[in-house]
Amino acid sequence: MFFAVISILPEMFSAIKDFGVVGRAVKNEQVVIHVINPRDFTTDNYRRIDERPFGGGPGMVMMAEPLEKAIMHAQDLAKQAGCDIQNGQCPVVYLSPQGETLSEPLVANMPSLDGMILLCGRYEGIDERLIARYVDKEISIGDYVLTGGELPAMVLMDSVIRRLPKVMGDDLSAEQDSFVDGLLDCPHYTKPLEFHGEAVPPVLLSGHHANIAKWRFLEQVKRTKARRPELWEDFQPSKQQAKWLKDLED
Ligand SMILES: NC(=O)c1ccc(NC2CCCC2)nc1
Repeated sequence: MFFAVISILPEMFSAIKDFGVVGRAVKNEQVVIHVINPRDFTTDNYRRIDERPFGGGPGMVMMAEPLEKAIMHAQDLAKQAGCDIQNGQCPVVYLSPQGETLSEPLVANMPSLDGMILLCGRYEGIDERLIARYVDKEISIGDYVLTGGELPAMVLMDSVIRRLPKVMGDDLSAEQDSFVDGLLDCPHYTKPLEFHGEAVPPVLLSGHHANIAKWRFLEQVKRTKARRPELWEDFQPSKQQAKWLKDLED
């Protein structure tokens, strides 16, 4: 999968490119992450990418032209990477508090894309005319304001890349994640058998896989009911899960 991120702080992306599961996916060329600095597309001696806002007010606004050139360069890279692009363009996503909130359903169908271009703002934001002309989708990682779109871009990339086939050590773990089945995750345990006198739930040591699967599901239900009742409201149990729930009521 192809990613191009546009940011005036390109070094930040080593945090995702050089470490962990995503770093390994990059090394294995399962995913490509290009980082493009709009400053490289400026024409003045000061490499200006921001200016005072029209209408006054605090701070600076990112100018449209360097970003436009950076996006066009990213589209070229996407084409060279063989992105099978609908209507000739790789989707451009702008990370901002004004966007649609990132959620598992929104992430779920992103891995099917060939690529994405992520636009990271700084200062007070980006000239609206650039957004109107080039941004296909605004996405927010939550209702809070950050100093830049870089961390949200890394959150988005991580959530998508971990779902690519063969990226997670055991694909099943991606399926069993919280939210994938609409519930919060169950508790997890590992060695040592005792921790400050706290033992491990015996069923997990039983080797009885059906009982273990049932226990884990019922723990997900308990936790979701307690912490996220609104998720529980929308939960649609599978046939097997409905049977386990019935046992719970009996
Ligand atoms: N909740 C978010 O996903 C989010 C994204 C970007 C941002 N700040 C950026 C947006 C334009 C200038 C700084 N803050 C918050």
